Amino acid sequence: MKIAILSQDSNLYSTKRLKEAGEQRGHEMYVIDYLRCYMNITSHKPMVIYGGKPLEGFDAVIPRIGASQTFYGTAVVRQFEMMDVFTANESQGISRARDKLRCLQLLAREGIGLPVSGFAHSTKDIDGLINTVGGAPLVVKLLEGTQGIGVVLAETYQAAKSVIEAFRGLNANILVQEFIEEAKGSDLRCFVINERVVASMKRQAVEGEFRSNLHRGGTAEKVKLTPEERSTAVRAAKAMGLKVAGVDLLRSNHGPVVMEVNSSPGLEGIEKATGIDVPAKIIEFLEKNAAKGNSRDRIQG
Ligand SMILES: Nc1ncnc2c1ncn2[C@@H]1O[C@H](COP(=O)(O)OP(=O)(O)OP(=O)(O)O)[C@@H](O)[C@H]1O
Ligand SMILES: [Mg+2]
Ligand SMILES: [Mg+2]
Repeated sequence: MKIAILSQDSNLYSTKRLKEAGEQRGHEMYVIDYLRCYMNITSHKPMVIYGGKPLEGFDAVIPRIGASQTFYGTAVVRQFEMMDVFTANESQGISRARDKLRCLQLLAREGIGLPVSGFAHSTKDIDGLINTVGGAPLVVKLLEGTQGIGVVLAETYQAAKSVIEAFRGLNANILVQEFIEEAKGSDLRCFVINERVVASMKRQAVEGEFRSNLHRGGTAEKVKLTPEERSTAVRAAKAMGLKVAGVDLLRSNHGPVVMEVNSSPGLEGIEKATGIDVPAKIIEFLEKNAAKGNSRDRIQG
């Protein structure tokens, strides 16, 4: 097959590993910087143009869209959908997952376990917001945060109030969440491909920290999931419309709860923690599904 990896940087670990995995399985692999693509959307024949030439004859694309480039990145993926090229993740699923609030709303609609969450922009009713999640301790998140930055644990009512007031002053969208203390600073990353968990790891925060992000010094090891955790991860990916997803769960005393769903989950951490060749499994999924005509029942655009 002829496969395009839509990535801004061919030197990123995940991009390199996908390229390698595809080549090992005998495919023609191209890394395409989607920001440098432009599209012809007026003609009867939709096209993506790259380096002055139309991209033609591709059987599949693997989107690896950066968090700050969702708008243009999903437009390029959508254009491939219009051209009937199979995509590992569809543009709509990527957009849904990128918006944390939309993600939680869709998961809630499916009845998937979530931390009790409230969402606000500039409410004056801070007490009401704190009460929706059952009071302190609670977690306040900036909607635009990544890598654990912008995620704050407020242990007392007073602290919660001050943090919410400060964020309100920044004119930011905030998420207020029940603190899952019993997770003890750990979370589970479940790597889902085509409705199956293919690899899973437990990330543990350093002593005295509640955020398990590897960027915050957390460590990772492989973990065996319970059947309930597996099915929660699979249902969450499905609710977002993602075939390839990194679903993050917390072990709460009311069962597994989903924190977020990532549409371009990193491969390095999960490969190192589990020893599983996850990129090969993504390519294998494309081999089985990118056959011509398999795009017909998809929602396009
Ligand atoms: N409600 C919660 N209860 C307990 N721990 C939490 C809660 N929310 C987040 N955490 C911890 O904080 C970490 C960071 O939170 P989260 O994943 O929501 O933000 P982020 O990592 O900054 O965002 P992104 O993953 O999009 O980059 C989580 O991995 C988890 O360990
Ligand atoms: Mg996270
Ligand atoms: Mg994330």
